[in-house]
Amino acid sequence: MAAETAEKKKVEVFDTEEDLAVSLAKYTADLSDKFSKERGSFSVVLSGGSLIKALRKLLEPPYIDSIEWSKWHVFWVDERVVPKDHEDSNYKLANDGFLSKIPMLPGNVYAINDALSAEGAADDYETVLKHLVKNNVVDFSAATGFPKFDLMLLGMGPDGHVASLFPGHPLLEENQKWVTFIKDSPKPPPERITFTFPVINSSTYIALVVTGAGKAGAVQTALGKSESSHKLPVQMVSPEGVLTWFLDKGAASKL
Ligand SMILES: O=C(O)[C@H](O)[C@@H](O)[C@H](O)[C@H](O)COP(=O)(O)O
Repeated sequence: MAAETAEKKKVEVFDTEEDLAVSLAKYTADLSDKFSKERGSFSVVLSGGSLIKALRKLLEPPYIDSIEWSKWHVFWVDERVVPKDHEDSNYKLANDGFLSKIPMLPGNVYAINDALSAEGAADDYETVLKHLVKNNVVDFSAATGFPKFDLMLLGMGPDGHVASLFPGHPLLEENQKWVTFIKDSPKPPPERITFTFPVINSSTYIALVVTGAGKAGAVQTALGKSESSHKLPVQMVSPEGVLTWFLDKGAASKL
């Protein structure tokens, strides 16, 4: 088991954020190629925050011309419940910085329904996912009974949160729903929808992209030798598939 666990978790440390971005582009492009060939489509889940900028090398040659963008289906691991053109929208962040610069098929971009309440938007997103699983656009894990995304690109907050799953919050325990909502997020804005851990952990590949010395403490808790009694959300990321940490020197400085 130990060997299997070791094989399923990789930690890569880069001298600079620029080096990290180069490697993340190759990693994503290779998986795009693999799943486009194997499944005829590629389901990619994005986060907010600095992740979008970390994907910038995909917008350059060779990737911009070689990736089969029409195979991509893009989702969000979490979204703030605000209009799509609001400054706080994770959709807007991704669209302005990435999606509008690639030849994505508009129908393959799955933003939340911003006309609904937090609860309504979470239910609606789960319904959308159920249709896509039925049509085989999104894979399904027979082992867990949850959707199985090809690649999840996760960021992490300095407090160790991933998606909108925050330390000590009851949502960490959600084990039925695919998508849920939070109205008391400790990080503003307070209302968000988020994938649950069973969905996150059913993924085939997860990249945890973490940069900057401000994250070093949480990275140390997750990957270092220090023992802590309560688990940070990032420590609950444990996919069926392969987890790769992409760290820069700052984030890895306490390891
Ligand atoms: O909805 C949010 O508030 C963001 O999506 C958030 O969860 C983000 O991904 C992390 O805080 C990491 O952000 P940075 O990479 O910018 O530090």
